[in-house]
Amino acid sequence: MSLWTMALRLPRLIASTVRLARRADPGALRTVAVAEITHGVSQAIGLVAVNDVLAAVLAAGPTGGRLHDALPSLLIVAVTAVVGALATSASTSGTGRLEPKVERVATEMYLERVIHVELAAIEDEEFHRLLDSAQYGASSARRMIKYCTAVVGALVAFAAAAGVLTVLHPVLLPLLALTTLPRSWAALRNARARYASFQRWVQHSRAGRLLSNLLIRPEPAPEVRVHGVGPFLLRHYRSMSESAEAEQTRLARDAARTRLIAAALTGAAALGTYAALGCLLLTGVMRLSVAGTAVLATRSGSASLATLILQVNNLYEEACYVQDLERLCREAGERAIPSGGSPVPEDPREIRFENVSFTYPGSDATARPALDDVSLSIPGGKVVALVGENGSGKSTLVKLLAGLYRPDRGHIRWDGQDADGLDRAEMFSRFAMVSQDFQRWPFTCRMNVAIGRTEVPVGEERLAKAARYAGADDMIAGLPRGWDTLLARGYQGGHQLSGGQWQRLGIARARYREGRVLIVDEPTSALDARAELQVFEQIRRLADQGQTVLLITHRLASVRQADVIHVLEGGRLRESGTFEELMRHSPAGIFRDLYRLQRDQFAEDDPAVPGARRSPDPAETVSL
Ligand SMILES: Nc1ncnc2c1ncn2[C@@H]1O[C@H](COP(=O)(O)OP(=O)(O)OP(=O)(O)O)[C@@H](O)[C@H]1O
Repeated sequence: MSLWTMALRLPRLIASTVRLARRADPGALRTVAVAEITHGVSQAIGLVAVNDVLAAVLAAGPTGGRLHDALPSLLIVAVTAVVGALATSASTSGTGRLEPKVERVATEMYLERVIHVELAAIEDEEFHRLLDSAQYGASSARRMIKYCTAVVGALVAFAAAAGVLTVLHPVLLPLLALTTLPRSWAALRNARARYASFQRWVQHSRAGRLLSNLLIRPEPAPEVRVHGVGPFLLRHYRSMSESAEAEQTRLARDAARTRLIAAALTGAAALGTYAALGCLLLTGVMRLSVAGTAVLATRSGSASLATLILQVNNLYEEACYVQDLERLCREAGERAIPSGGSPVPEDPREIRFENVSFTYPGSDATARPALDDVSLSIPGGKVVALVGENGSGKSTLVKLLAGLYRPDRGHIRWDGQDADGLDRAEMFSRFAMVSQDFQRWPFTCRMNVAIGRTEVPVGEERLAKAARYAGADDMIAGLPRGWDTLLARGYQGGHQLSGGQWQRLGIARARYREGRVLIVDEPTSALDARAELQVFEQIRRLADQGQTVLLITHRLASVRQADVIHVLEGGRLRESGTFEELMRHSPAGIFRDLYRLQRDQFAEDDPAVPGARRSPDPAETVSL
């Protein structure tokens, strides 16, 4: 960006900072504005008074009389200095109040929008890069307040010096501008280089932080120690840091070269200015007292202009990140989950997938779709099981069902109504979900369950019911502070649960939510045999009470009770039916093969087990 373009953009930059500041604390903003203007005006009056002092002191006559004449102006110089100091102090205090508030407002501004974007946006690499840059933008907004204040102050001070100089002699102002041009060019060039480098290295920095975090976080700590991963990660961290350092060194070298050129040019321009002043003096165009004031005004003006350029440059650099923040807010708005739509059936009789295909955004063009032309029915109030090998598309299907993604082709219909036209927020509220990688919130036990439905006040009765349902009641009673135990290791009073205990809490949370459709993705992978049995019984009971349950599991014996089983393979629906139907009649026999594989692992007729005896599966004997 050229100096000119930057000057043109300056008002817009200041305006956007002022808008943020007004939202954060209008009172503090007023204090800063008044203080900065007062400071500038007092400086201008001070300069004019200095001129009068010099004129009086350098006039003809006895020294006592000249000093006496200079006294009123000297008094004005003193008063303006005191007023200037008071104004600076008021401005510092106001800025200190404003800065943290502006950062908070800016942070909230993007967080508010980000929580409403589609899941696909959160997983999009480009959007993430913008998110990284925008996070930096919130602290930039905070710094912009300081720079903006400095810019306004320097502007007023420069205007004062420029006004005085113009009055003294019109040639002095362009000369003043000439001396500051090289420094402005250097500052701009360096800022541009720094921003471009930040953009190129933003993901690299994030990856570096990720590595260092892996070394200190409790979750990977056991593997880091037992597998000796620490030195390996550290080596990579060092090599990443070294390449980042090389970039910093390159930037510093480049900046030093630019500054050196600028310093040489500034020196030449200053020489020219003083030569011009000398000429004016020698030719008698300017009196000595005026030349003295001109030197002072030139110094003050050049200092203000240098500050102005430096701060505008800082402002511009920070504004680049704030612009990213604004861009993120715009994009988040465009990629937001649409609000409104038709009402979602309270208790759907059927949710149907009709020829649904879906490929994850950003996937390889040649990659097969995660779901390919899937048509199936999820009858209300029934237990529907989804089975299939790893990567067959089960989790993808439930994410589409819950409205987290939209199909690329085909339709999902709720009692005949296309899900695309339904109110998404309402749709989410119909679901309760325990996903494979459900969140282990670093909050208290109570919050970990109650977070399932934050829009209602926490109900003790409801909590107890959910805990009983998930078989988590005894476990919670045994915690050091019961429901109030903090489940965040590494914090005072923090407690760590086992994998199975966490899973029970996850199930309790889904139960607490009381959604009409319960999605349970591998709900028992970490549970002991007794707890697993209990959970499946509870799931069955829920359906008996009219709730729809969608169950994903690899434990095929546990889907015997399901009303319908859908079998997926490679993103396609391969067979559907009850357990008996799939075991007896299905020509594809995928479920049957998977089931046998699992059953054989238990080897009921294992000769090593005394008294072991193979008991034929009644469903299987028919098909065999
Ligand atoms: N967020 C994602 N982005 C891109 N591809 C994904 C994403 N999630 C899953 N996939 C891909 O989609 C396909 C189906 O994955 P999905 O998680 O639905 O399988 P699954 O049947 O649930 O597997 P598992 O039994 O291992 O949980 C896989 O090829 C997987 O690599």
